[in-house]
Amino acid sequence: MHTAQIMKVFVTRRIPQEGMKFLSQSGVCKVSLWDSDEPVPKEELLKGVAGAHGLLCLLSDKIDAEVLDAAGPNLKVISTLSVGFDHMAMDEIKKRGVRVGYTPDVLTDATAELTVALLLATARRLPEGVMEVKNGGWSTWKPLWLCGYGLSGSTVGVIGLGRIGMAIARRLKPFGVKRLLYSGRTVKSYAAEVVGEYVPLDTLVTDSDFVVVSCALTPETQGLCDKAFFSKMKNTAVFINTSRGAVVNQEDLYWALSSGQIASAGLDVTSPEPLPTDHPLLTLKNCVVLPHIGSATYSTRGIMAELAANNLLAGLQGTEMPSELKF
Ligand SMILES: O=C(O)[C@H](O)CO
Repeated sequence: MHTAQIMKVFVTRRIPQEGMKFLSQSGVCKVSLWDSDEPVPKEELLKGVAGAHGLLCLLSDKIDAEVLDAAGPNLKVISTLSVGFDHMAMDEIKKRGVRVGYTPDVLTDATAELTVALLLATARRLPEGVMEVKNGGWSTWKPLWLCGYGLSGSTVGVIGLGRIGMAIARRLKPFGVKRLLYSGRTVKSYAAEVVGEYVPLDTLVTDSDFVVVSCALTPETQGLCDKAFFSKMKNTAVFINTSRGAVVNQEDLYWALSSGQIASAGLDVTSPEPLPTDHPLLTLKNCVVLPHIGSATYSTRGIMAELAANNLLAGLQGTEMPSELKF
């Protein structure tokens, strides 16, 4: 009688139970887990992945040729617990014929919500206000104290009107946004829902009161927001990035914020992550930095884990994945 081969899977971090449950009950794989909330060290990753048929990884794991070579020819599938895939060497993966699963859609709402929260917190200076209450800086109600910028009547520019960009635009419109500009590779027919105007990037940067970065990190977008970019923004404009830190030249952002070239910035992503605690951006009152928590709701992370597990299992069994990355 033919007995099905139990395949080997390496999971690079503790993930929500919703995902682990699917893997352990599947009967198709034996899971070895880096049982920690901290990233797996490179040498442990190389050991863990050796001979594996499947790899479930996170956006903080760099999946390069060395890791793929360590895995060897058994490797059928990589499933990442993220919508972003800039941490993986896609050309090397393609060469080896390995399938890739990812987690789009399920984190769109959570990430859009966080982006709106960060935008409002930055524009209305909420962290500064909280700090002043705690440190005794709140002496009385003052007409000119802690004033910021509102969305009503404003122009918002979204760089990258994809799934998340559109969800952000949909949420911002009801705040009374007057013009919604977007830029990217192509015109999006669905932008009509938010009366989105497709404009060249330069126009978006020059005309917007709020510039929101929501594009993928690619060779074209790496370092896109640099000195020339910030120099075109209004002095009263607010800059928000919830995509990937490397889209921004952080030295140039520091210059823009500290010189008054732009009003403020809210970042949920930085380069590197974590941002060192002595980083110059963290000395600025007009820069709000969050620790990459766009998708961090309990339910979203649970659903992401479930989807990542099911992508992995489908890849192991050679069946259709719920969310396969086509590249
Ligand atoms: O790529 C992703 O999935 C986000 O950055 C985190 O959820």
